[in-house]
Formats: sequence, C-alpha cells, structure tokens
Amino acid sequence: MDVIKNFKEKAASDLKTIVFAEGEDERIIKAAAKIEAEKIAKIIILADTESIKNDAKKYGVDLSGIKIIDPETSDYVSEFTDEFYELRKHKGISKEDAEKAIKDPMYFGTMMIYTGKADGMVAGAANPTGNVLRPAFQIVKTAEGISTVSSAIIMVLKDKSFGEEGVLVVSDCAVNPEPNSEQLAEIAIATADTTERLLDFEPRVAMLSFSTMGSAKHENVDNVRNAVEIAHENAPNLKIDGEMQVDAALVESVGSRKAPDSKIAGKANVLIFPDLQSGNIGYKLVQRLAGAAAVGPILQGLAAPINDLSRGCSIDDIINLTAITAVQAQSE
Ligand SMILES: CC(C)(COP(=O)(O)OP(=O)(O)OC[C@H]1O[C@@H](n2cnc3c(N)ncnc32)[C@H](O)[C@@H]1OP(=O)(O)O)[C@@H](O)C(=O)NCCC(=O)NCCS
Ligand SMILES: CC(=O)OP(=O)(O)O
Repeated sequence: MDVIKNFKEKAASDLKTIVFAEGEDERIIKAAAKIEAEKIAKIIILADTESIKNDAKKYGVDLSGIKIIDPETSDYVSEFTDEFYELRKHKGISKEDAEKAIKDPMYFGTMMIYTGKADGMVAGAANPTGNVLRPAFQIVKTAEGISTVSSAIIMVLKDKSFGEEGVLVVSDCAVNPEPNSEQLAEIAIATADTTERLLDFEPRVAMLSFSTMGSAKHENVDNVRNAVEIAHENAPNLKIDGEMQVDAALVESVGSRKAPDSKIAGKANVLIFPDLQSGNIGYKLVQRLAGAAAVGPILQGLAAPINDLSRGCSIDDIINLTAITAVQAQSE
C-alpha cells in the first residue's frame, strides 16, 4: 500500500486549486513548482509579486503557470473586507481592523476558500499552527454537526508490521491542548471518519493512556475511559477500545498480555492521544526517530479543506499534504 502515491494519483485525476499562503518560504516556492510540474494540483501563491519573482530566480525555480496574488494590493481586498466584517461584527471588529486582517495572507487565503475562489489551502510552513487555525475558525467555521475541530496525521512507517501495513493515523497532535471526555470522543470519531474517507481500511481505534484497562488510577485515565464510553454511545459501530498504553495498542504479544479481552489491543491502526502534549511529542518522536513520513496535520471538522504544516516540514511534506488537501476538495 503506497498511500502517498495513491493520494498524488487521485489528486491528479481531477485537478483542484490550492492556495499557499506563505510565498516568502523557500520550501513553499520549490514545492509549488514541483506540484505544478507533476500536475498534482493548480497552485495559487500569496506573496509580494516582485519578491517572489526574485526568490524563484535565486532558487532556480520556474513559477510560470502559477498564479501569484499579493494580498496587500489585490482587487479582492475590498470584497473580502466586507465579507469578513459581516462575519465578525458581532465580536466588535471595525472595518479598519477587518481590512488589516484581510491583508494578512492567512486571512486572505482562508477568505479565498470561503468565497469559492480556490478549493483548499495549505499553510503553516512559516507560521505556528494557531495562525492557521484562527482564520479558519473565524471564517469557514466548523462542518455541520461538529463542535470540536481537531487534526489527524497519517504516519507511513518503514516497519510494515505496525498498524495497517505500516500506516497509522494519529490524533490530536495540533489543535486541542486539554480535551475533555466529550471532546476526546469526538476526536476519536472524527479521526475514524478521516481514515475511512482518505484510506482504504477499516479503522481500529485505540484510546491511549499511561494505563491499560484500569492498571493505573488517575483522573487523566478516567478522562480517557469516559471518552471510550461516550464514543461507544455516539458511534456504536466504531471499533474502539481503551484506555490502553501504546505498546498494548500496537504489539500483539503485549496487547494479549495487558488487555486479553480487547479486539483492538495489538491491532490498532488509529491512535488517539489523551492530550496535545503527548500527541505532538509522540508523532514527532516517530517521525524523527523511526524515519516515518508524517502527512498532516490534516484538519478535521472544518467546513472546508484547510490544512496545517509543521514549521519543520520538508518540500515532500508540503507536496504530500497538498495532494491530500486536493483529494479532500474533490469530495466537497
Ligand atoms: C486553536 C487555538 C489557536 C484557539 O485559541 P484562541 O485564539 O485562544 O481561541 P479561543 O478559545 O478564543 O477561540 C477562538 C475561536 O475559535 C473557536 N475554537 C477554538 N478552538 C476550537 C476548536 N477546537 N474547534 C472549533 N472551534 C474552536 C472558538 O469557538 C472561537 O470562535 P469565535 O471567535 O467565533 O467565538 C488554540 O486552541 C491553540 O493555540 N491550540 C494549540 C495550537 C498549537 O499550538 N498546536 C501545537 C503545534 S501543532
Ligand atoms: C504541527 C506542529 O507541531 O506544528 P509546528 O511544528 O509548526 O509547531
């Protein structure tokens, strides 16, 4: 199963327009040129037109065929300012502040998606996650029936014995610092849904903790146990179990010893971390120490495909997340 190749091929089968909001970043410029050359998506880059031309020359990159828009001078500024003012006036924003916000490429790009001028956005190579999330929450907002937006990362491991032939979907590694039980349950259900939509396998979800099936007592463990109960109630057909430690979730011999009655232990292909500290640290440990590809964070629960990158991303990470964003946009 070559999931990354599959995403690129699927994206190429019906080209979508994806906005890159960080045209000042070398990796973004190089990724845009590669995506255009490989025909994975149509790219719009937000940048100062003169600067990006000079940068492209400096990097030896051909940006012909890629649309460049400068949010400072674009004809869209007035339309986007009016739209944003309408969306946020109940929060007390002034027209002046709305225009200032719109000239920020993160807001401008998000408004392009909201107004249908592009199909999806990828950002976060040069901005912390909060800068990607805030405009998304304020402008495109959540999809119907969703209260907590979260994120999933598709991890492609070198060792194919774990997860689904070496593929693991992990969450939440980017959005919710301290989810309560209801939020954890929603994150688990959303991640299973993302897995079903984007990958060709049935999710088997492990709710992670430092305890396995009551082996330790602590309020943090209770939070995870309660989340499992809520997820069972809200998604009775979902294959989900916990709380369990990550070795019990991933390794058959440990799972059968620590959680002999569990149908998920030892076989999990979706891992839900109990909080953002463990999630963000956990995925980066696997990425860096095990040399796994980490595609994401893929935001789940937003009303439009807007995805975040880590500032530590490579050009390939940008290309892979763009392919996924384009695939998400195909089903919008
Ligand atoms: C997402 C985040 C930026 C929001 O923080 P904030 O600006 O303090 O946000 P607030 O709590 O004031 O909420 C701002 C808006 O977003 C909404 N919101 C916040 N979290 C949300 C979530 N998980 N899902 C849906 N909406 C959310 C709020 O309802 C609010 O909407 P409103 O302005 O229309 O009323 C914050 O949770 C955060 O920083 N998360 C961690 C990001 C991070 O650093 N990750 C690690 C690296 S990947
Ligand atoms: C996802 C993530 O951790 O982003 P960053 O590395 O940019 O903080």
